[in-house]
Amino acid sequence: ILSYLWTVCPVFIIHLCFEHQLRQTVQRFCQEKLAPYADEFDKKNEFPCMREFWKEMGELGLLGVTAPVEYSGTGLGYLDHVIVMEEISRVSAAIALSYGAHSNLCVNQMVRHANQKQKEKYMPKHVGALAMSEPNAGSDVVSMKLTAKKQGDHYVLNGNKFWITNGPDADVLIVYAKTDPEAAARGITAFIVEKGMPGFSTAQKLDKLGMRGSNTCELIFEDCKIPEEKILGPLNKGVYVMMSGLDLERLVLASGPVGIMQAVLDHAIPYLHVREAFGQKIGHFQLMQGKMADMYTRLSSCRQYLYNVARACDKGHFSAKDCAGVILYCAENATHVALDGIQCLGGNGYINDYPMGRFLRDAKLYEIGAGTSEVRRMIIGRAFNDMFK
Ligand SMILES: Cc1cc2nc3c(=O)[nH]c(=O)nc-3n(C[C@H](O)[C@H](O)[C@H](O)COP(=O)(O)OP(=O)(O)OC[C@H]3O[C@@H](n4cnc5c(N)ncnc54)[C@H](O)[C@@H]3O)c2cc1C
Repeated sequence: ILSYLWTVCPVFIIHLCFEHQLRQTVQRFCQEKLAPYADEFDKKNEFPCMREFWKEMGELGLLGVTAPVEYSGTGLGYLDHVIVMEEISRVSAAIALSYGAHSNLCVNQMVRHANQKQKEKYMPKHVGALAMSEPNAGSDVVSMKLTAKKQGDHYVLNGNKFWITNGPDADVLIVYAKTDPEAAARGITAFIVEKGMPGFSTAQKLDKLGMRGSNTCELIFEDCKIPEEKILGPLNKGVYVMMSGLDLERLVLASGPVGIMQAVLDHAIPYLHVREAFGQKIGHFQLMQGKMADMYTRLSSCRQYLYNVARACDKGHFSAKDCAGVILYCAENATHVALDGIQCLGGNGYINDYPMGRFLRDAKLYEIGAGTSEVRRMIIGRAFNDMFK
């Protein structure tokens, strides 16, 4: 088959081999550097060797997968990014979330909107974050209250951001603020904020249900002076920067739940073939075979949807409807598969000596972060309604 495909479509074969190699490289790296510690990160809600891990990921070219080579990126596509994110999530969904917040939310937004000088300065070596949500503005993010008032050649930021992934660690943050509060959505601007800027501080790390080890916190701005040249994209057009970035954020983050589903299968399927009850392996009971079939088909359909949307984006076909659709579908299936995984392990699925509880707690985040399931359904519904306007 391969030799036939080589004659009709060699580019396809080259891609296939490359993707396989990329996946294997990330798998080996994560098995060595993350797998032994993933449970400890979760228990302690700490990732003590983050800087070291980031440096090693940088050496492998993983920090800026979609960033151009001339800006120290790897110059690859969204499908490649999705594969990297999926394999990290398979070992530690929390560390993968931090990775996604850096490599997609921050770096990819810089790729798309930063000017030459900003790209040269910030990409992609620093730990990055993106801050749009506030204590009272999550789904309704456009109602944000953080203000940025112009004073000479500076903007002065006052207000807060909440639930910011990598907030405690980030060197560089993309922060959305209201430069014209009267203009609602048309008065938002994106800024590049650096750690240590006077007036910018972070509050205590949040104690989360899952994704523990991926540090999340509140950001505080008290008369924080940001030079004008730190504006990312056009003034008062931050909502476009934000919304177009959100589609790609949803695509890349959808590989998190796919990785988690694979992790559930990695643990549950062997268990079903070791554990015995009533004189036989529990995997031979038809009800357990049904669980295996359901978990496998949920994972496979999610993965194919994800790869198809990623391939379309690589060809320049961006669809808000499908970026929302793929994360909606992957996230809800991951929670379902994690629950099935717990059921397969019986009592062992319910104790923290096994990782099934971690998979469930981590999976649930993807129904909330990057827009909730309800908001994703709204986006898809509206896209259909728009066709009939
Ligand atoms: C671990 C974690 C990491 C995060 N990382 C980041 C980050 O890095 N950067 C960042 O900016 N934000 C981040 N967030 C914030 C996240 O994007 C928001 O929590 C999310 O958008 C939901 O907003 P909310 O929490 O304010 O919920 P709310 O908006 O208060 O929603 C509460 C409930 O009401 C429902 N709801 C709201 N509006 C509607 C509607 N119109 N129709 C139907 N139902 C509706 C929601 O779906 C939800 O079920 C993170 C959150 C978490 C938990």
